[in-house]
Amino acid sequence: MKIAIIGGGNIGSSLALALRDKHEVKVTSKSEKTASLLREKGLTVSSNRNAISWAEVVIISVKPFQFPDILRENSDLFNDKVIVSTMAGLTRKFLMKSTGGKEVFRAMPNLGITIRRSLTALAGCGGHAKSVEEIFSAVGKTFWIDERSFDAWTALAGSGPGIVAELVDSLMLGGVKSGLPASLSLTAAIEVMETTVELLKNEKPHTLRDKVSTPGGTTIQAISVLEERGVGGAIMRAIYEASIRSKEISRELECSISEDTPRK
Ligand SMILES: NC(=O)C1=CN([C@@H]2O[C@H](COP(=O)(O)OP(=O)(O)OC[C@H]3O[C@@H](n4cnc5c(N)ncnc54)[C@H](O)[C@@H]3O)[C@@H](O)[C@H]2O)C=CC1
Ligand SMILES: O=C(O)[C@@H]1CCC=N1
Repeated sequence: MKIAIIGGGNIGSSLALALRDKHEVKVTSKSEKTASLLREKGLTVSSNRNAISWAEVVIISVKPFQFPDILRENSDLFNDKVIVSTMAGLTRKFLMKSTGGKEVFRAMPNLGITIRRSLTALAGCGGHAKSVEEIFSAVGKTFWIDERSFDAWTALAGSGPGIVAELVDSLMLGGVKSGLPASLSLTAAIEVMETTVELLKNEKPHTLRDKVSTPGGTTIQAISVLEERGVGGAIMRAIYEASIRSKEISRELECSISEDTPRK
């Protein structure tokens, strides 16, 4: 397949590197510095117009607020293309209306894509669904989900690595506060995370927690503080608020794309 990747950042460059052996790939970038880094990795970098007009499949991987520029400058080129968006929030309905693409899919990967361990939700339909699945299977696991679940998926699986990194940082600081040197504390926090993940493949979180918690011991002391401070509720709320933010992004962009944006 001829694949154009618009925006060679974290997501776009990882896709380009994973796909280039089996497909023809052109990647684009706004920044010259990023463009030369992409070239150094052996990728073919071109202009947006060149890449879009050449490709069968156009993967749009810029930040949502950068999308209006892409539309303004290229809206005449999308009508015979299969469009795949990795952008948070933007709905298929909005993408279909704004690009006029032949087939429109959404994909929501996560940062695991940089080590080919993404969890990618896919939504959309059409003759190219298998090709879209093949593209994202090259960078990890794929799940076709109802588009109505995309905001929740974006919050949990998409933002998840950032949220878990924040938790690991807090664990590390807790170790330091209790007297561990910072580097040892960070190593312990990461290892604990890894071990726990392995254990959770075979048992439910509450079963694991109950096994660790000796009556009157240290673990229940820690857990009682988390309960008192509402940490579980705060994390649930954080995911929920992220999903609400995902819904807002599309509404904001629909408003910001002015009436005079050229359409095909
Ligand atoms: N970073 C993450 O963990 C995830 C990001 N996403 C979504 O994927 C999209 C990309 O995210 P990242 O790769 O992290 O962003 P990024 O900022 O690393 O990459 C965006 C790239 O687009 C380029 N760009 C901006 N305007 C352009 C234009 N007019 N023409 C050509 N290139 C242009 C920038 O130079 C940059 O290299 C976002 O919409 C985000 O919502 C989805 C899942 C996870
Ligand atoms: O923070 C964001 O908006 C994007 C979507 C999921 C991960 N990063």
